This record gives sequence, structure tokens and C-alpha cells, in this order.
Amino acid sequence: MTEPIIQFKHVEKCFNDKVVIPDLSFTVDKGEFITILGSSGSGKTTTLKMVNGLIKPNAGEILIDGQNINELDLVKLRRHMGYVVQQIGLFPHMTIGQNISVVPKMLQGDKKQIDDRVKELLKLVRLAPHEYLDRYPQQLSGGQQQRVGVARALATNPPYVLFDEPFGALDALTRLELQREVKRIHESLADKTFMFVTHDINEALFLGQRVMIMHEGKIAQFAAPEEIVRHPATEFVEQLLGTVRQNQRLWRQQYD
Ligand SMILES: Nc1ncnc2c1ncn2[C@@H]1O[C@H](COP(=O)(O)OP(=O)(O)OP(=O)(O)O)[C@@H](O)[C@H]1O
Repeated sequence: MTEPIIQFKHVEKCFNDKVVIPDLSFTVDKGEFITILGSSGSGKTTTLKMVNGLIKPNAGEILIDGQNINELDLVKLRRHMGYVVQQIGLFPHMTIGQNISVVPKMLQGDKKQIDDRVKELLKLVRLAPHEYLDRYPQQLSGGQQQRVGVARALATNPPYVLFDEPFGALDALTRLELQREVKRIHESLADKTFMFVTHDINEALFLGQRVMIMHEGKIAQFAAPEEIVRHPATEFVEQLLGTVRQNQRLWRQQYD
């Protein structure tokens, strides 16, 4: 049974009188992994930031677990939403263990429980605790830092995790490795809702159980990857898919 957990109803967002999102409606179900794909400036980050209340819409309704976001305590809401971004922002003077435990320490006092949780999270993102717990962020590679970012986002066991282009700055192989990890983590943690913004079509189709394709602030298509590939709903979606096909063709011409 599907259970709506994030709902946008006729949401509009303007910046300085310019309408960026004219009329956005969609529903995400509990436990889904949604990717949001679109060209630069199509409104992906704005949409994600409206989910955790960092940006307020000008009109329309946003419901989180059935409750209007305007009626929620935004500080509490954000503690229930992990957030992973490209500039992950680890505190340089804190160890990896301390970085992951910042918010859990604010919320509860039990040191032993928090220490155990941090170790469990490091294992989940495949960083051996005995090796990484006491290191400082600058002693980690970019990919390892992003793993810490994912662990930190999961530290309070949030029901939702939002990702904004988290792997955009990583090399192709590290990126692929982390995509697999995030997919595995989502599968291993029951009922967590993931929303993941990317402009990489391969990443979007690989990770998303459903992919929301945005174009100029509107949804061009919101469907399972197979459906998008088989039945692109608009010319824009066709063009996006065309970029993958073109790459495949070039690859074959050059090397087959
Ligand atoms: N704080 C702001 N003030 C004014 N305009 C903004 C602001 N934030 C975003 N915009 C504009 O809103 C539009 C959508 O921006 P958004 O960051 O949501 O796009 P995006 O799809 O995430 O793009 P990208 O892939 O480049 O990050 C853009 O035209 C952008 O210039």
C-alpha cells in the first residue's frame, strides 16, 4: 500500500517577481527513492529546498506526512530530514566521529549510544570505524568525505533524506561507487524516503524508482525509469534521452 508522505499542491515560487515555478503538484510515497532531473535553472534545488522549508512558496500547499508545512516547527522538521550537498561542509577542526555526532549530541545525552551509532553509520557507508573515526576531514578523499556526509545525514535516523547534486564534483568511478552505495543504503533502510537532485541522466535513471524530469519549473514527466525510456512524454524528455543515445553511438563508432 502506498502512503503519501510529501505532497505539493499547486505550488508557485517567484524570485523578485520572476516566476520560477508556476504550478507544481506531485506526491512522493513513503519509502520511495525519487530522483529529480533537469537542466540548469529548471527549479530542482528550489523544489528540494521547499521540501525542508529552506524556501517558502508564494502560493499553494506543501504537506509533509499529511501536515501543512506552515504549521510545522521548521527546526524540528529539518532534524527529521537528512541533507547531503556537494559542498558537504564538514567542520575542519572536528574529527569524523565528532562531525557525525553533532546533531545527535544536541538531541540526546547518552554518550555510549551516540558512539555506537556513529560506528554503525561509518560501517553503513563502508568506512572502517577504527581507521576513520579520529581522522580530520582534510585527511579524507573527496569521495570519503561524501560518505561521511551521507553518514551525518542519517545520524538522527531521519525518515527523509534530501540529496542535492552530492556527487557532482567527484570523478566518474568514485561517483559510480557512491551511487551504488546510496542505492544499497536505501534498500537496506526500510521505509526511508530519498529525494535526489541531479542533472546527470544516467544517475537519475539508475537511482530513482521514479524520476521527476523538470523543465522550466514544470514537470515534463514523473515516472519509473523504464516508462521514461520507453515512452518519453515530451520533446524535452526525448532530447535528454537523445544525449545518452548519442554518446552510445559515438562510443560504438570510435571503438567497436
Ligand atoms: N535566491 C534566489 N534569488 C533569485 N533567483 C533565484 C534564487 N534561487 C534560485 N533562483 C533562480 O531560480 C531558478 C531555478 O533555480 P534552481 O537553483 O532551483 O535551479 P536548478 O534546477 O537546481 O539548477 P542547477 O542545476 O543549475 O543547480 C533559476 O533561474 C535561478 O536563477
